[in-house]
Amino acid sequence: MSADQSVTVEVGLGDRTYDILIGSGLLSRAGAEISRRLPGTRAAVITDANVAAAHLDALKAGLETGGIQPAVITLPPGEKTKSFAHLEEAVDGVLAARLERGDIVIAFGGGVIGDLAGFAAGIVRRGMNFVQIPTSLLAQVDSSVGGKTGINSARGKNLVGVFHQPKLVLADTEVLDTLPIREFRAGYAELAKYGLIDRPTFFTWLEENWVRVFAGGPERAQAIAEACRAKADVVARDEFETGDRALLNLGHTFGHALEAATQYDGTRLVHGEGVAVGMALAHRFSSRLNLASPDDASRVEAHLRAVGLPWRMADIPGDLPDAEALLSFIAQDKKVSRGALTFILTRGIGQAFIAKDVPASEVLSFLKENHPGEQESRPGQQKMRPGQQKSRPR
Ligand SMILES: NC(=O)c1ccc[n+]([C@@H]2O[C@H](COP(=O)([O-])OP(=O)(O)OC[C@H]3O[C@@H](n4cnc5c(N)ncnc54)[C@H](O)[C@@H]3O)[C@@H](O)[C@H]2O)c1
Ligand SMILES: O=C(O)C(=O)C[C@@H](O)[C@H](O)[C@H](O)COP(=O)(O)O
Ligand SMILES: [Zn+2]
Repeated sequence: MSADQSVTVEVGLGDRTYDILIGSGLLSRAGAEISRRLPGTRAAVITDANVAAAHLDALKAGLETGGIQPAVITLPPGEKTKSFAHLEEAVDGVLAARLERGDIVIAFGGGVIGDLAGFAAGIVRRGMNFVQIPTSLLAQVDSSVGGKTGINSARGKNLVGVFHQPKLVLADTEVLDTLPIREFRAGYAELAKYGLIDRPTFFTWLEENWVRVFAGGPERAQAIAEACRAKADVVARDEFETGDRALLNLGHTFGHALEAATQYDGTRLVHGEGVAVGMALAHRFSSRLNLASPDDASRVEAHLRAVGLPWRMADIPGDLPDAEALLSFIAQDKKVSRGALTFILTRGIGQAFIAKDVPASEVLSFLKENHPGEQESRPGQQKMRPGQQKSRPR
């Protein structure tokens, strides 16, 4: 931490390289930080009603330090806002403010606002400047970094969008003090994901320090910075997900299907919770395929359970569509190539890898074994034991 209590992580993308600033008090100097990098620009802030109620006045005061008086577009909170209707509202608001291509769209909110506002910035006037001011833990550790933007379709998550990198990310850790605990936990799932992908010592550190991360001590900013460094590394080497970047999808193939299957109803399941269940399933599936020890799957499940996250399909309230329906959402995943399923599987904690050509029949049997409704409807059915040999995807 420097004297102004922030750390900087760089996302190295040549002439599109940008900084992620992480620390307390960043809202109060947002205008100065932005105008130093994008002098003389006007701006529109896109936010949601919860974030606006808690922090919009503070942001406006902070933007004044750079002489920025933004237009403000306030949308309803929640995953359903990632829709064509609200995209249109955001686009219209930016155009109504008569902003030019060189002006700035500021996403001020969680990942929903970041994804939607980033998409609007990517398509209005064929690409405007974009700044992320993430206010949820999930957005600070993941969604504000890397330039994936978009909206959902009833047919699947994030199916419509563009890659559009921000010019700057300002992650003010103080704003997390007003974040509901359920949302903090959901963001924690994406934080733990970085340990599970390829940083086993970070996962162990989280097992030992998660209480302090939740309590808001220096460990919180330390963990956010570690996740941002991990994500920045991957994005810098594979911006458009032609290879390694797919690792960031650990837990998402199952998780996205569960989000779509629950109609993006945030009362039942929010994205980070879907990722938590998805990561537990990805580890259990890996052990079922004899790729990883069942002890690793149990360790992941135990940690998710300890922090209060859902970790199995049975933890999702209400009925789920059957295993075939879940598989048909998985078949819409953007990692599908020539009809073949791709999953992020693992050889152990911190040893995730990209598995192509995963047989749909294996996925279907696994879903059936883990589906609460199907288990009830098929009493006495022989279950695959952990470690039982199955064919291995490459
Ligand atoms: N683009 C990416 O790389 C990427 C990465 C991860 C997730 N995502 C997307 O992010 C979305 C999930 O983001 P999220 O978990 O931030 O959800 P979210 O944006 O819905 O925010 C969660 C809730 O917290 C509220 N909130 C946010 N900040 C607050 C604050 N400081 N104080 C009080 N309330 C606050 C919001 O109003 C909302 O009700 C999903 O759509 C997911 O697909 C994108
Ligand atoms: O940045 C990425 O790449 C990720 O995969 C991060 C994920 O946490 C995030 O949920 C992302 O939006 C998923 O991307 P998608 O391409 O599977 O929709
Ligand atoms: Zn995610």
